[in-house]
Amino acid sequence: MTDQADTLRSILRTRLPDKLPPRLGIAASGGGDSVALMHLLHEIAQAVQVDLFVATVDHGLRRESAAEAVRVAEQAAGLGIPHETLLWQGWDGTGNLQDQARQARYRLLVDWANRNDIPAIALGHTADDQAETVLMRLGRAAGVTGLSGMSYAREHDGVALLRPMLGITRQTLRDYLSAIGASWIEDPSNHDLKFDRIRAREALSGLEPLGISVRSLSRVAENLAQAREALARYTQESARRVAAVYGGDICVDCNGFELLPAEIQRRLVVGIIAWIAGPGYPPRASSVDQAVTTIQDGQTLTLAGCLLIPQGDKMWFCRELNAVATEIAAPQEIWDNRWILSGPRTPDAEVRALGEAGLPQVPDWRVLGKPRKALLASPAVWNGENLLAAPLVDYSNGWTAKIAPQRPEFYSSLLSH
Ligand SMILES: Nc1ncnc2c1ncn2[C@@H]1O[C@H](COP(=O)(O)OP(=O)(O)OP(=O)(O)O)[C@@H](O)[C@H]1O
Repeated sequence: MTDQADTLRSILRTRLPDKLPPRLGIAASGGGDSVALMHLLHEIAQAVQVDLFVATVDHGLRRESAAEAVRVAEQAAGLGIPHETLLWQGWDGTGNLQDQARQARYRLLVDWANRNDIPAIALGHTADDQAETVLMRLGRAAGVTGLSGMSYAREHDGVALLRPMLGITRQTLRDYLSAIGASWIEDPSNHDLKFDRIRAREALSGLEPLGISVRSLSRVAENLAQAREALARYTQESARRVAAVYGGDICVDCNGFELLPAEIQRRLVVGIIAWIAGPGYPPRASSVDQAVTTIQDGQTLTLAGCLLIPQGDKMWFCRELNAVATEIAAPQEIWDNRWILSGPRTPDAEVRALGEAGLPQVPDWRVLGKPRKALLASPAVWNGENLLAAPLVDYSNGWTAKIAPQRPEFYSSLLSH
């Protein structure tokens, strides 16, 4: 058994960042995967002096959920790890419950981490979860990114979400728990065939004779994750050649863009839009194809809160005014998810879009050489109806506009797609 525990610990260790943060969170539902994660990380953390913290989200959707959270708290206490239960009370009875519960779970966990100065949270996803994800995505005709499955690490609002057990099967973890005499909760929804994931799990057992198994599908995900990395680098190198950053806008050289392979064109479009419009759902494949055609034909397009505006043989990607028209922030606060405006202390100053009312008050906007519409969504400082400054259109009056430090620089952001 010790051998098995040693092997599991060393797999986890290689899949965690080399330098672990001094405070590490664990998201534990009480199921076999996350309980195993808690035990394994406990053993790892002792050796490297990392403080662990456990959180359980109680969605309040099943009668037993509160008692389950208590059980996780007891298990954590047994290991000397502080535990917190995070309550979800947000469902308004509309929309897809599973999807909302999942989004709320991540939101609650990330907020908990930020509140407690925890820079990373470990999650208990396993090789089985990965294989099921790949199988479900095959059904949606996914491309390289979709079929590369879940990643070992990704960032969510400044918190790293780590999945160090993606290469370990659910059964191996249960064997480990049985061997150390630890118990876990069986979630009844794990047998509910109304969920895609459970149907994928059932289907997988039938595919075994074809060699399509948890192991082979999770290998597929690893292979494609490497391909995805390579494509991301190719996209970044191409962007350095054909896309330039002007303030918060990106200007693409259409002739250079035309020469790129279609996959790289699409990735570049997705990366530019994500950088301008901020985190959120990426645009649909059909909208991305439409944007590629728009660049090739030199047309105008509104897409995912961004505007594509042609100018000679260039295409501007800018924020769309409608997406920010009602957004207001105080100086020093983040506006439109990315801008921070600072300047002389001015009572009642607020940050809003420059808009149609502001642009005519900027004397030299034409000198900037940008299309007029590209300037309307620029951040500006207002005092009531008086425009005080619009630093991105060269009307600074002592004010500056800087991208918030937590937002990546454009070219680096392309590596995370
Ligand atoms: N109620 C919960 N409280 C805390 N952590 C949870 C909870 N539910 C799930 N998790 C975390 O997420 C991991 C994966 O569980 P599960 O596959 O059910 O989550 P998911 O969020 O639906 O996954 P996905 O990201 O694939 O949708 C668990 O091992 C655990 O780390």
